[in-house]
Amino acid sequence: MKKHITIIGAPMDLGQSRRGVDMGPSAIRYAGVVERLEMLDYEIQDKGDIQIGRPGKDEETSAGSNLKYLQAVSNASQKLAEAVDEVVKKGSFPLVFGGDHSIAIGTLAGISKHYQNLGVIWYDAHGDLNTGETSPSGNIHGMPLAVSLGIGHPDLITIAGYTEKIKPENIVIIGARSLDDGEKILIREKGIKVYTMHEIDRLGMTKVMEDAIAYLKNKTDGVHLSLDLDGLDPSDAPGVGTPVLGGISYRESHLAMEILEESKMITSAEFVEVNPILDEKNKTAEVAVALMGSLFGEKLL
Ligand SMILES: NC(=[NH2+])NCCC[C@H](N)C(=O)O
Ligand SMILES: [Mn+2]
Ligand SMILES: [Mn+2]
Repeated sequence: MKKHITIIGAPMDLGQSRRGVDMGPSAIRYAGVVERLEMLDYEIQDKGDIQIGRPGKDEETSAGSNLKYLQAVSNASQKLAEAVDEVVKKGSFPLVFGGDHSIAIGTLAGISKHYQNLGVIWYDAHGDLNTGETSPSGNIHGMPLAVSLGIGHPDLITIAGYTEKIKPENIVIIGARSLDDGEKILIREKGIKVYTMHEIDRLGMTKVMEDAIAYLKNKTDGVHLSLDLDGLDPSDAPGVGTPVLGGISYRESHLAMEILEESKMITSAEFVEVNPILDEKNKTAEVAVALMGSLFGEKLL
């Protein structure tokens, strides 16, 4: 029987300050994702985009909070959680396209209720572990991992009706090279496993991925891959809103995806932060699609 993938687009750009990342799902589709994955003997259903809307500037702030577009992000997260929940229920693999990384709040809320111990691989230059108190920007895309731990604004941590989506010991961050002070404190306090660029340089991607897989293997019953394209170096993935120099290369990222494919551990995935306005001829969307190819078993020979 052919394995089944369901695509959901989340055209969200309210979790950060640079418009255009809401066009990410279109750019990824334009880069040929459906055709590419169909070649790999997958049956693909593209459910289209969830409706997010375009709130006015006056909705950017809300009383008693420095979080930008809190209500709009919270509403969209709820919608995405419901859409993803449906996909998991019918036994298909949820593949979500962002949109900025705030969409992970909804993705994880929809997926995690189906698992006792969902593991998460957070492939990112950033920790996305901020709260309203620690955030330098008020941008919610810097918060989804904290929110998924149950730490953050009540309107975000209660999406889908439960608070603790993931446990700190089931998280692995890969590619970190920009962490705010509050995020560092949280990482230490919760004992979150982080492979920074230092470890990737020092150990090599093969060892990092093997260690990450071994770390998650026996304690999780599913693993979600949340891949922020800014985890890659800006020279390979220029179309992102918060680029950080010194990132993971295109080749290392392919290797990482291939090792994950071999592990047969990944049960859901999202590719986020593709911003076509900042991109060079859709390069970053094409990189995202190429990485999905490897994640789902594409081989040269
Ligand atoms: N998903 C992302 N690209 N996050 C970037 C976050 C940047 C910074 N740490 C902040 O909180 O604003
Ligand atoms: Mn991120
Ligand atoms: Mn990032």
